[in-house]
Amino acid sequence: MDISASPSIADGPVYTHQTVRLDSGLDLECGVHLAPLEVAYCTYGTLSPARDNAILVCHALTGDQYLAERNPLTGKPGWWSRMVGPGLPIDTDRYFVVCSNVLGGCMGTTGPRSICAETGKAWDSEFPPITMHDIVAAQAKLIDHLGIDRLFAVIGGSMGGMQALTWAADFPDRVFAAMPIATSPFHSAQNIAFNEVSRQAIFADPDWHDGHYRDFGAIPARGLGVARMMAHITYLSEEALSRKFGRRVRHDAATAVPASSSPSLFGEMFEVESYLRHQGSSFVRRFDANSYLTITRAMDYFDLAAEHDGDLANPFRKSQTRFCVVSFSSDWLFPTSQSRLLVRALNRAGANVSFVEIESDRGHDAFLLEEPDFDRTIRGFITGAAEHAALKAGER
Ligand SMILES: CC(=O)SCCNC(=O)CCNC(=O)[C@H](O)C(C)(C)COP(=O)(O)OP(=O)(O)OC[C@H]1O[C@@H](n2cnc3c(N)ncnc32)[C@H](O)[C@@H]1OP(=O)(O)O
Ligand SMILES: N[C@@H](CCO)C(=O)O
Repeated sequence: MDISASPSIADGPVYTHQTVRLDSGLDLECGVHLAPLEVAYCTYGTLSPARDNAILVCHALTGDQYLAERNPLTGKPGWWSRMVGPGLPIDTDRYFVVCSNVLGGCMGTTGPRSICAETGKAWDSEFPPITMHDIVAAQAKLIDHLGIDRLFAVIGGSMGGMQALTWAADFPDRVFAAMPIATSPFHSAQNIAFNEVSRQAIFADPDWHDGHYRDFGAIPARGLGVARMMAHITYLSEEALSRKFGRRVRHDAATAVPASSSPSLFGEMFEVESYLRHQGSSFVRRFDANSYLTITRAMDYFDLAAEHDGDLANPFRKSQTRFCVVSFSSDWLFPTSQSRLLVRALNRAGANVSFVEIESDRGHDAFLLEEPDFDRTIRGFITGAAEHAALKAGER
């Protein structure tokens, strides 16, 4: 095992970001043995002597390990800087917080850009198919490496919530509390459909080159950008888009389509079009197309009930984990109805579960934004779980 630690360029709370290399690798569900396995991660706070205060935060589809400090690639604050830190709802004065880049990602954990040991070349589009279980198994190797037997909590939004559920299902004795947020126990037909449109946009790009674009010194920027533009709409809501942009038109020639002396169908650009183009182009600068394909497919495969004889209660029947399921009222990508379905299954399984629907008109990505009720929900759940843990420890 080799660990490379790098100093951070961040200006946030005390933290480390590192990559652990596990030469023993990982057996994937598809049958491939992936070795070595590298997991890039950040930590915040201090692990208690009893090693019982660790919170694993799982990121969403295009997130990364830079949870609460400046992202060195984009220069932007960590994606949950407002949630994780001293005195914040996930309080790094009390908890040791871990966030790792997912398997298949492009921020340092083994993924399509990694070198395949057999060929000596980057995997690119030959990277094996992975599942949510593989993603969680890779995280479990990191948690083992950190010497943590049992996580105090696993928390995640969107695909991060799928990981929180998978942790509770696959490692019931290792998760004291779980908070799946804006998520679902299965990827719906509508969501698979959206992912498929994104993928086809990438495949249609002349720079795609069957996924070996890097051999050609190219990236399928147009396809990946369109994929993100389309997906980004699904992360918002009609209300949010109307409030931000309405039907306003941008009178900025530099950003409009090429000028022409004759009347043009596209002579003016709506602000919302400009916004989506910005979201598409900034995404292309930070994300890899093969990672996007790999991870979206892992989401599509996710269906906990189907893997357990069609009954979503089955994976949680012996669970001692305390769950808090959170949804957002305007999330049409992972609607509240899917969270309710999960809560009913957890109840059928006899699990300890609470459920909160946060009133918000900002759509799916509300979990990334300032939502005071959401912050209170996270803080309350963690505080209650800690009190329960202390009571249980006192009983022993
Ligand atoms: C859970 C995880 O793991 S994190 C996941 C990975 N990260 C993400 O998905 C973040 C990307 N998502 C977003 O940015 C989402 O829009 C949100 C909802 C989270 C952010 O919402 P807000 O803070 O309200 O930002 P908003 O949606 O207005 O976007 C701001 C950006 O759009 C740009 N913008 C705004 N209006 C326009 C316009 N008319 N034309 C062009 N650009 C525009 C801003 O300049 C800003 O750009 P920057 O991000 O490069 O600084
Ligand atoms: N916008 C977030 C959530 C998507 O589910 C992301 O890109 O990861």
